[in-house]
Amino acid sequence: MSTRGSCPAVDFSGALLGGLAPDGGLYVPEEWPSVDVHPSVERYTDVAVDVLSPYVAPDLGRDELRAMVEEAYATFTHDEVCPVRPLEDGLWLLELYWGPTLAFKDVALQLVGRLFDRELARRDERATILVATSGDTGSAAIEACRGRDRLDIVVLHPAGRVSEVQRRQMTTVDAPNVHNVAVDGDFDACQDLVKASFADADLRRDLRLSAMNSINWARVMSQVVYYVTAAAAVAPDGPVSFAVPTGNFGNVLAGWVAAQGGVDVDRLIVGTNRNDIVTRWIDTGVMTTEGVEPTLSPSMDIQFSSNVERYLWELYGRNGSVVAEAMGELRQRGRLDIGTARMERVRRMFAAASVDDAGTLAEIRRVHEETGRLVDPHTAVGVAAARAVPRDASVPCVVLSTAHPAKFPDAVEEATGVRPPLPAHLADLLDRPERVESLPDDPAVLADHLRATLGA
Ligand SMILES: Cc1ncc(COP(=O)(O)O)c(C=O)c1O
Ligand SMILES: N[C@@H](CCOP(=O)(O)O)C(=O)O
Repeated sequence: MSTRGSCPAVDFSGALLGGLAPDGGLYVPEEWPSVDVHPSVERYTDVAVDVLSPYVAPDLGRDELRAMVEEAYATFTHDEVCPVRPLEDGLWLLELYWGPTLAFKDVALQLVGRLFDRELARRDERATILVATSGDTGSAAIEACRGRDRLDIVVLHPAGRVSEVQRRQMTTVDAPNVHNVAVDGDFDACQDLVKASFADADLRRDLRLSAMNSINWARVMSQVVYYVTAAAAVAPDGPVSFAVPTGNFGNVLAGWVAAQGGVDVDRLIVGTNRNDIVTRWIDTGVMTTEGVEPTLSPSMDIQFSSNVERYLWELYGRNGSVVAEAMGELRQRGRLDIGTARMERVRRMFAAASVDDAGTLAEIRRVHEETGRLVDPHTAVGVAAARAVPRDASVPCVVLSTAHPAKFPDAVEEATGVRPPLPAHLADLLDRPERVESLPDDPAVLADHLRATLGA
């Protein structure tokens, strides 16, 4: 069903292919299935099948799901898929960057690409994936779609606001179904262009538009699994907290979904960079949108965190019209006050801290000096947030390490003097030719470009 409640409910495949609900809301499942698994004795892929089966049933049976899950995570270069390692007293790192593009987006998108392929083949249809990226979703989505017969993918990135490695991971992919656009604007402009394209009914129909950002429920769903495996690894009998570097709120929302399913989560700690809308919301109770500034953690340079809407839907008692009104108010007035009682509920689960660039560099340096580990700037924001927020010392805290340090070599080198090398499969990335179009931040120009490029 949609968070805005004014369009018909769909099954899992409908939500997968639809991406964004026709009323502008986000798809959510009717219930949060309980996480009834024994992850401490199971492989990651076994847990994935157990956790995801109730969400995809009856569209997809366990055996078919298992085959896709096994294939998806065979692309990862670590046997444990998402290993969790001790970092320092009470803190653990959940390494989510062993997929093909070195960021946590691969965990969901390697599976989601296969889910699309299977459903499109079953329907004998094609789709166009339209993606907005602040750096990582783009390459992970491209990697999930490249060479697939039934998919075209168009990725919008904010010109000059992603790291060179991130940009090249997208623009050097030479596949006929992959198209990159550098937009003259920030990530929010790209995300708004995606939403405007979905709101254009003719364009949506003609191109059969779909999404691979975390507005697509399948993305969030796939991320629930690693919260389950990490909780089992670190605290099989007791509560655990998670610290999550946050932009679009999709990753931390998956942690909240895991908690709804019965994972014993004490706190979800949100880490933001200088673009700290979510942290200010949790601290003050009022969400106010402002401009976005470029930072050393560019993937989190986001103003409007789309997935907050899924959480507000539950907070507002699943009342779609109230959610629609609240989102309208936030859009039009740039301000949303959810009231004291609801804010108390938010704070029972969520805490937050924000870290500026100097703090991010200091944290990368400190972690390296004290543990010998290199962490990327996004992970550093997560570690810093975990250390800044008052926590129960008896509860372990897992920090989600969302990107490989080699994706952000300049920041890591500035902080530590060590330049992390790219893995072998990307070693010649900086020498490969790039293919990218530049466009203004204008939905009409984008619509013409999409029609011309895709022949629709
Ligand atoms: C490396 C990295 N860390 C953190 C985030 C923020 O995650 P989310 O947008 O799900 O909050 C992103 C982008 O989404 C990212 O690419
Ligand atoms: N941070 C993302 C952009 C938006 O997030 P998503 O989770 O909705 O795809 C990126 O790096 O591209």
